[in-house]
Amino acid sequence: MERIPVIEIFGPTIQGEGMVIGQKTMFVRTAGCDYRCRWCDSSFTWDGSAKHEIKQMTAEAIWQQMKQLGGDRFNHVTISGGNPALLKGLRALISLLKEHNMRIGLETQGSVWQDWFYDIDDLTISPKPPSSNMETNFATLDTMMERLTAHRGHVSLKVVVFDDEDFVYAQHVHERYPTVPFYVQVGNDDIHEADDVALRLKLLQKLEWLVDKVVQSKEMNNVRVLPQLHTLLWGNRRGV
Ligand SMILES: C[S@@+](CC[C@H](N)C(=O)[O-])C[C@H]1O[C@@H](n2cnc3c(N)ncnc32)[C@H](O)[C@@H]1O
Ligand SMILES: Nc1nc2[nH]cc(C(=O)O)c2c(=O)[nH]1
Ligand code: SF4
Ligand SMILES: [Mg+2]
Repeated sequence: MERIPVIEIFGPTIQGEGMVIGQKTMFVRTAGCDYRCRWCDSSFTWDGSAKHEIKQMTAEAIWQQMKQLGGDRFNHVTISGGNPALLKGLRALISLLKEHNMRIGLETQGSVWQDWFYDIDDLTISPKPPSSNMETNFATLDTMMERLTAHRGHVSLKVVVFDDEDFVYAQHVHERYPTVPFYVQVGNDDIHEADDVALRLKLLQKLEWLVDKVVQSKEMNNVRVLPQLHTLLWGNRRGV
């Protein structure tokens, strides 16, 4: 059976971001990313710092670990990374989770397509704004969004915003795919801050700034503004 590189499995917790924010869920985080975002809050998945934590796991072993952690206290699983879309072999896990009547969410940046995207219930595509130092390939993204919107699945776009330039980028993405539910998310500039109270205050100020930007923009009448709820609650800790 094909193995999946897993760096952490945690939960049950709540989905802290995007289209199903608040949903109780288990998380599976895969290792490896084709991007290197300047502000990545999960850089341990790709920078080698947690290399020793990567386990090559079968779908069944992943499921067993989730059951061990969560028992019967979950029916939703979120797959994140790194970029889980690099892994063709995730199909086996997705099939197994379906057999167990799990609802499945997945987080990816929209750089790589997989046919198993069609089987994800809550799919978040999160293209990266200029502050990340990454370049969006809009030809790839156009094809992806065309396929996904022709299909009945539950898909959304989520752009993290750190500054005015990112906001312009977010507007552009929303205008390009106007029928896709669109979320802007507060960027966390202080991913190494250990003082939760100070972090919360800063993030709430940034949320207020972002809400104001949306309120002032006639291009952003149909978007939703969200914080990272898990960061407000638990700071920069891993595994929550
Ligand atoms: C860690 S990524 C993993 C999945 C995939 N690579 C992606 O970027 O969509 C999950 C989500 O966290 C967001 N994210 C990463 N670092 C962040 C930060 N410092 N502040 C706010 N959101 C962040 C990403 O934009 C993405 O939407
Ligand atoms: N609670 C919680 N919600 C999340 N939503 C997206 C996350 C991610 O890192 O992909 C994440 C995470 O790490 N924790
Ligand atoms: S695409 Fe996602 S995991 Fe990869 S570097 Fe960017 S935020 Fe991090
Ligand atoms: Mg995260």
